[in-house]
Amino acid sequence: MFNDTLIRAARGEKTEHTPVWFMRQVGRSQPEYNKVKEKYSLIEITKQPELTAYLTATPVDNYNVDAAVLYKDIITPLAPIGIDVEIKAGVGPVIHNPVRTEQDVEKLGELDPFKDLDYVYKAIQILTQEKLNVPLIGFCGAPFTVASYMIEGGPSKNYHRTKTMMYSNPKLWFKLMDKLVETSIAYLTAQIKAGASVIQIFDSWGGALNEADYNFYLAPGMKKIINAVKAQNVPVIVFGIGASHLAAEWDKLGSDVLGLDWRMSITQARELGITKALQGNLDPALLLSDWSVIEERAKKIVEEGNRTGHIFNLGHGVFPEVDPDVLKRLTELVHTHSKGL
Ligand SMILES: Cc1c2[nH]c(c1CCC(=O)O)Cc1[nH]c(c(CCC(=O)O)c1C)Cc1[nH]c(c(CCC(=O)O)c1C)Cc1[nH]c(c(CCC(=O)O)c1C)C2
Repeated sequence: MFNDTLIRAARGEKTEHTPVWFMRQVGRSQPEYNKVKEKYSLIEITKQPELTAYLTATPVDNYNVDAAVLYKDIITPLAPIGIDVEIKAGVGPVIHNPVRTEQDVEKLGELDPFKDLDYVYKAIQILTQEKLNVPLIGFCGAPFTVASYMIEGGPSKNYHRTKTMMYSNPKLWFKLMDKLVETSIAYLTAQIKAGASVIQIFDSWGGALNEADYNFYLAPGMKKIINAVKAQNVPVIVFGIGASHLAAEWDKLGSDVLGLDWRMSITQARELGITKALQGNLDPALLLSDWSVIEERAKKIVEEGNRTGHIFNLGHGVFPEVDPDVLKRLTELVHTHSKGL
């Protein structure tokens, strides 16, 4: 039987148990993943639909989580539009032709998702037609987060080149935003057509901006992407790290769910007047503590969420050092404890 608990929670409903998934549930904490990584890089894996589907389904089988998240990266749609990108071990995405001038932006191509990324959609089809009995979460990076890699050329601490383009050449900035909004909509629409039934937009680094700047430079593009997904009757989660100061602004973007990191509690978000579904928000570092500490903190979050419009997750991705048995035990704890509420 199909377990749609996470979709109902995303729509704000009361559910029989609190649904759980973990950001980076496919990744270096898993022996199965590490074995595959000895042979192939992330980009090589994503080009093999059977292998991608196998890795994506593994945490559902091993931990009993309520959703799968497609194994790929936020940079996956960039190569087809002309970005020379690799994922460097221990670093992250590195871009060899950063986008910094008007010419660079104009050179960016158009994404034809089913043609350019057919392997992504094949993996989704294998998963949703054959393998999964839980929703598949499709995703993209938000325009600011993706633009930060494109402009900086890789991971950044202060995003100074990105902010320089934004503040000093808003015309060029909005041209780039239009391009990324259009690419994201095409990309997400194709993921939904292939079978994804929930979408998460990762604005991981959006918290680098203050509320007024986010509102002016980013919110219009985010609203367009969110509206395009919602028009396809699929719930949308917006998530960022260190973005508590933007919670009230992000609440107005129109997503179904707000993903919280560990800095703001569910109770604090409710006190701010946020009524939509919430996702989160155990500090991922806690998973390296004693089980008694994890148990106490997780139960508190489950109680705050009260099995109503709440999706349990970490405040950011699983660290590679985490014991997979802890994720299994935690999923079980959230399920049982929430049933008792
Ligand atoms: C497992 C993995 C991924 N990407 C990278 C890794 C680790 C390295 C590897 O195994 O090759 C490099 C990889 N890719 C990226 C980074 C971050 C680099 C940085 O600090 O800027 C790294 C190490 C960029 C990236 N990539 C992603 C984000 C948004 C979420 C977040 O904030 O973590 C971001 C910012 C999304 C992402 N990336 C991935 C997934 C699917 C797996 C899952 O969640 O279970 C997802 C959802 C897959």
